[in-house]
Amino acid sequence: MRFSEKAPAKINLVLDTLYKRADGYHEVEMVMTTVDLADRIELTPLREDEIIIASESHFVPCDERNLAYQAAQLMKNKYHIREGVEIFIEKQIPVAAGLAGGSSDAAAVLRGLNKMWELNIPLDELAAMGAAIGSDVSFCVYSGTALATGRGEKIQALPSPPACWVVLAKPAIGVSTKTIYQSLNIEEINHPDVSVMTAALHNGDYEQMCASIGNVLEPVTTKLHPEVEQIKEHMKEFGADAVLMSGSGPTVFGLTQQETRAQRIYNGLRGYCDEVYIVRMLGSRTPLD
Ligand SMILES: C[C@](O)(CO)[C@H](O)COP(=O)(O)OP(=O)(O)OC[C@H]1O[C@@H](n2ccc(N)nc2=O)[C@H](O)[C@@H]1O
Ligand SMILES: Nc1ncnc2c1ncn2[C@@H]1O[C@H](COP(=O)(O)OP(=O)(O)OP(=O)(O)O)[C@@H](O)[C@H]1O
Repeated sequence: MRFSEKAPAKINLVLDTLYKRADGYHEVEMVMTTVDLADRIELTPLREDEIIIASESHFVPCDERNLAYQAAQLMKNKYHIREGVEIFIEKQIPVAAGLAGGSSDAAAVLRGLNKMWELNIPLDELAAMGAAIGSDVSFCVYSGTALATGRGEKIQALPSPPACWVVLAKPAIGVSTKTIYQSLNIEEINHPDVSVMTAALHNGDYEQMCASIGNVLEPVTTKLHPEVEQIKEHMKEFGADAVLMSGSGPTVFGLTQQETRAQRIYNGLRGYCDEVYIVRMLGSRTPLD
């Protein structure tokens, strides 16, 4: 029997870094939310004790470098599973885009194998395991909307954001998260106020949410890739209420509550970017199979 699991992308409504830790990671405070642009993961049990990765995408590695492979390996080792699995990844989320595509695939594999191998591992334990694969994986295990602290792996659920449209635009470049964090100068940071964003979500206040978005990695990526700023400017011109780069970039998102305006932003951006999407926020935690 095959198991199918949805792996949605995330955007960072707020991304703040507090300091660089002794282990090289940055202590962060982030508000993250999932959107309905998703990869689909299909798991097929194998009698042989092996992990096979397959994908039609030319941008993802089909070996142990794939985060989905690492998730399966982790489950097998931790729970002494002697069976194998074939993991098919139907890629919809742009790669190296700041949308946590690889992390979400890994999280979907953890959730899917939990069902396929009937392990009954609680979600909190899967999320804790996911942190060993990457800082965004714990959030992706839960999906929904959350405050993420630590290096990103400590997750507290938040209310769904007020209903709105999200236009995503990804310039034709990939960005390495490591490079961006390494180029961040902590002394120069203009910190966003995470508590204003969490209050906006608790109050269901769209204007306050728009006013409190912020990402300290944005100036770093923009300096290396000026097209991020150009896309931001275009999104504003076409009428987005708030515009921000997601994660380490380079994808930019724009918010609006009007469908016609979302369409206008989308049409306008198509002239500058090949990869543009109109999506909705998924809101709170939802079953993803
Ligand atoms: C930029 C974000 O996507 C925002 O959600 C995340 O902070 C990054 O999450 P991720 O891609 O899962 O990142 P990881 O695979 O854990 O780390 C990649 C690299 O980014 C840097 N990194 C990551 C997370 C963090 N809190 N501090 C860091 O300095 C480290 O150099 C690390 O080697
Ligand atoms: N399943 C996967 N999907 C996409 N990329 C993967 C996957 N597994 C490994 N990778 C590798 O991970 C790198 C980052 O890809 P990914 O799409 O996850 O970046 P990202 O969206 O910027 O992540 P984040 O927002 O978590 O920093 C790519 O260089 C890619 O080769």
